[in-house]
Order: sequence, then structure tokens, then C-alpha cells
Amino acid sequence: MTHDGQHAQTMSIPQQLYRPEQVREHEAEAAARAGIDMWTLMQRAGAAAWSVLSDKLAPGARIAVLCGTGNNGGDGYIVAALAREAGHIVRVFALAEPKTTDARRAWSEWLERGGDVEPLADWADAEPDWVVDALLGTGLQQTLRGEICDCVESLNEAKVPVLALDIPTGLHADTGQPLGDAVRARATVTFVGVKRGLTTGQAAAYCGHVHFADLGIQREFRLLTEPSAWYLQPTLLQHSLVPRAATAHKGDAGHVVILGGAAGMAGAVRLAGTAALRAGAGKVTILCEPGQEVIVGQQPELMVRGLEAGRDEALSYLEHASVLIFGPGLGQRAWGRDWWDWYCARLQSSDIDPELTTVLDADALNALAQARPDISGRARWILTPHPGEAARLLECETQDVEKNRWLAAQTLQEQFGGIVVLKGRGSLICGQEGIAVCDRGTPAMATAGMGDVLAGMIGGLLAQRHGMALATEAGVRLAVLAHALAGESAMQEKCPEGTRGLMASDIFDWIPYWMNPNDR
Ligand SMILES: NC(=O)C1=CN([C@@H]2O[C@H](COP(=O)(O)OP(=O)(O)OC[C@H]3O[C@@H](n4cnc5c(N)ncnc54)[C@H](O)[C@@H]3O)[C@@H](O)[C@H]2O)[C@@H](O)CC1
Ligand SMILES: Nc1ncnc2c1ncn2[C@@H]1O[C@H](COP(=O)(O)OP(=O)(O)O)[C@@H](O)[C@H]1O
Ligand SMILES: [K+]
Repeated sequence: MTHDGQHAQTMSIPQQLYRPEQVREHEAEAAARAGIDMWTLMQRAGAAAWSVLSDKLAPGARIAVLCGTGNNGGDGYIVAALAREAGHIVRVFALAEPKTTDARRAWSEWLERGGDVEPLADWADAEPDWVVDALLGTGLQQTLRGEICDCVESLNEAKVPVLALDIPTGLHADTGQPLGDAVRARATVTFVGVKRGLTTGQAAAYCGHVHFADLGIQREFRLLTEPSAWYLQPTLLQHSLVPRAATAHKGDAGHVVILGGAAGMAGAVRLAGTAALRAGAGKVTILCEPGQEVIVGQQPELMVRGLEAGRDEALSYLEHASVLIFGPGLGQRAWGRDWWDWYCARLQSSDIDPELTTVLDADALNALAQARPDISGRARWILTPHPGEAARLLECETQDVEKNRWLAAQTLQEQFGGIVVLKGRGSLICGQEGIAVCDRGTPAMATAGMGDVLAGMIGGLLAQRHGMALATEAGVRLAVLAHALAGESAMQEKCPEGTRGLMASDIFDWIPYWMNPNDR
């Protein structure tokens, strides 16, 4: 067995993400164009996985390699052989004999070199320091059952560190949802193209750190198929958020108008308004329920006006707005509902410019879900639903949204137009340019008001987009990414590795940090 070192290197996740079928369909042709056969590709996959695993092991470590009957199992036999060559104690446990030609070759080479294959159910006898999950890769077809399911369950219970090959067994490589149960891996090394299911849904709970190995065929593969999604990386902020001109004045940085803040919920508009300012908006005006001005006005940079619902005075603010954020703290009482009706009517009559970039958030999304007015596509909407709001808009259950977040985001975009941000771990941004995913952020961000801050950041950044030569969709992607990174930084500052106790307002100080990536 050759150790193909040159192509065994792993790299950071590239921007291009693919559906698993794309990888399956094109990997053989890509390999052929690169002048290698599938056996060589399998050897490279095994070597790449070994290079990740070997960094984690103490000398003489015990390793259990769990192999399925497909090519994923084939990769496993190769890792096993390389680990043994390196002097580790390696035992292989298999579901059954391999079924594919290449996997059989890897299996027989393992046996020829004196390796043994034991029944899968006995894996725990090895008392392993690390387990290699080579049970199922992209060939997973249905919910895990029987022996494989028992094995995954016992593996997760044992809490032993696992390196998953290509994808943790049981995780759907497109949706990032476990089919029944799935392996909770410490790390995953994925091959040829990064499957987009590694970046959203439940993936973060199963994949651990994701490594990527292109196996030396990336160039050929990319020529054969278009990416299905784009992976957002912090470097994007550096490329896109150019410094403001030395001669800038506040008029260049746009005016954000926020409509919301009913009695008892004024905090939401205050959070959104402050976030817009921290994102760099030139000025921010809040239109809230009369009586709430004092709460909003405690942030002195915010301009604030209490307005009874349906007052056309609001039009004079919107005429001078670069961006409208409609919905934070709008509430579901008459005040909020009447503003929604007013908005729909004024949009219909073009008293509100249909070109006005408008972030619809929170209760404006609930109003949209209930009323379903015939104005979608008339406005430059950016919808920012969390999965619950998305379910209301799609008239389904939250779990249906989570089952396939790509599909949910795409369907919302088709139904309502504009740009859709489906929030939650692995936030998706879907618009004319396709779908992008942000898998940054922390569970500490699952707290009240964090969505208001995001709406504010989107509005604040888009208000400046002309000065920055930034397209709207690109601006939304950047705001989502900067929001997630600001959340990570704020939690890191309070308690490295912490996951609770963050407040939405804690991230304000980190917004300028991520909005100025070129200035550091
Ligand atoms: N062909 C090659 O040389 C290469 C293959 N690669 C590996 O090959 C994998 C894909 O290989 P395969 O297409 O053979 O697929 P898998 O190895 O993922 O598994 C397919 C086998 O599992 C069975 N199966 C599917 N769902 C099941 C379930 N729920 N319960 C029990 N059994 C189930 C199928 O009937 C089939 O026998 C990739 O994920 C990757 O790890 C990569 O290493 C690249 C190179
Ligand atoms: N586990 C998580 N990982 C990463 N980001 C998260 C996580 N949970 C929540 N977030 C982010 O925090 C924000 C919460 O928004 P939302 O649910 O609208 O909260 P609220 O309505 O209370 O303001 C979203 O941007 C979401 O993507
Ligand atoms: K696997």
C-alpha cells in the first residue's frame, strides 16, 4: 500500500460547497481527467484521514476502525493499515465483507498484511483511544437501523473521540440532519468537495472540526459542476469592507429608519438602532409607540419619535431613509397590526418607494405570514426569519423547516422575493446570487434580542452600501457573518469556550471590530 503523501494534505474549507450527489456523480470523471483511477483516489482519502488522525495520537495509541460495506469502509481499511505501519495498536471491526471493488481491494490488502477483521458489535473490546468512523459516507440511503444503529448508539454513549471519514455516519450529507441517530465525531475529514450538509442544520453537533482534503482533483472537479452553496469566511470581510474615505461625512453613511417598539418591547428597537450605529450607519431614527420614547432615547445618538399607528407623518421619514427596518418589537396588538396594514396600503399605492430597501423582521414577518398581501416582489425585502417564523411563512412546522433548511430558504425566496436570511446555526442567505451559509456564531447567541441586533446590523451596513460599492446581497452576507463573529468574540471575552450568559447588547463593542477588518 503506498502512502500518497503529496495529496494527503488537508486544507481549510473552501468557499465552494456541493450537494453529495454532485460529488458522487463527478468524482470519477474528475479523477480520470486528473489521470488517476478510483483506487488511487481511495488511497489518497485514507492517507489524508491518517494525516489528520496521526496528529492527535500519542505513541502506541489504540485505534478501532469501524468499517461499512461501501467505499467509505474502503477508506477505513487504508487508514487502519497506515496507522499500524506507524506503530499503533489497530483493530478493525466490520459490518460485513465489502461490496465494492475498491473497498474489497483495501480489505484484502489489510488481511494480506496480517490484519484481522472482527464483528462490529465487539468494537468496545479494543478499548480505543480513538475510533475511526468508516461505516457510511455519502452512500447513506435511509434511517439507520439494526446493527449499524446499535453501534452508533454505543459509540456515542462511550464518549470516545471519533474521527469521521467524509461525514459522520447517519448525518445526511445535504441537509445536515441525522437520519435516526448519527455519530458525534470530534473531527471529520471530508473528501473531494465539501458537502453542504456539514455546514448547517444539526451538523455542528455531529461533525466536530471539519478538515477538507481535495485528493488532488479539485481543479478538475470544479470544472465539472457548479457549487450549490457558498461558505462564508472571515477573510470575506477583509476583501469587502474597505475603509471609509478620509473626507466622509455622515450623509454618505446613510439613514436607517426603524419602525417598531410597542409598549413593553421598546428594547428591541433600541437594540436594533444601536447595532445599526455600531455597524456604521450615518444616522438612525426610531419610530415607536408613543410613551416609549424615553426608553429608546436612553441611547442618546438615536433620534426617536412616538407615532400613533397609521400616521402619514411616517412617510416623511421614509422619504429620507436609505433603509427601513420594520418589525423589531412591533408586537401583535392593534398598534403594530395597524402599522402593518398602513405599510401594505402605502406600498401598494407607491407612497412608499418600492425600491426602498426594507428589512422585515420579527412581528412584521408574523404579520406577513397572516396577511399574505399581494405585494411580494414589489418591495426590496430582506426577510430575516428564525426557523419558527419561517415555518409560519411556509405554513408548516418548525421541524419541517429544519429538516431541509436549504429548501426552506429557497422556497421562502421564491414565494416572497428579495433576500431571505434563515437564522439559526448555519444561517442561510438566499437571493439572486444563490445560497450562502454562515456556520460561525455560538450557542450563547441563542438569547433574546440577538435577532434585533442582526436586523440592525443588516440595515446599518446596507445604509452605507453605495459608498462601499457593495451589492445588497453581498452586504447582507457580510452583516450575517460579522454578527456571528461579534457574538463569538463577545463570548470569548467573557469566558473562553463559554456557551451561556451572553446578552445581545454585549456584542455591540465587537461590531466595530469586525466592521473594520482592514484597519487592524
Ligand atoms: N470510490 C472511491 O475510491 C472513493 C470513495 N470515497 C468514499 O466513498 C464513500 C462513498 O462510498 P459508497 O458510495 O460506496 O457509499 P458508502 O460507503 O457510504 O455506503 C454504501 C453502502 O452502505 C449501505 N447502506 C446505505 N444506507 C444504509 C443504512 N442506512 N444502513 C445500513 N447500510 C446502508 C448501502 O447499501 C451500500 O452497501 C464516500 O463517502 C467516501 O468516504 C472517497 O474516499 C473518494 C474516493
Ligand atoms: N446555536 C447558535 N449558533 C450560532 N448562532 C446562533 C445560535 N443560536 C442563535 N444564533 C443566532 O442568534 C440570532 C438569534 O435571533 P432570533 O432567534 O431572532 O432572536 P430574537 O428574536 O430573540 O432576537 C440569530 O442570528 C441566530 O442565527
Ligand atoms: K463515515
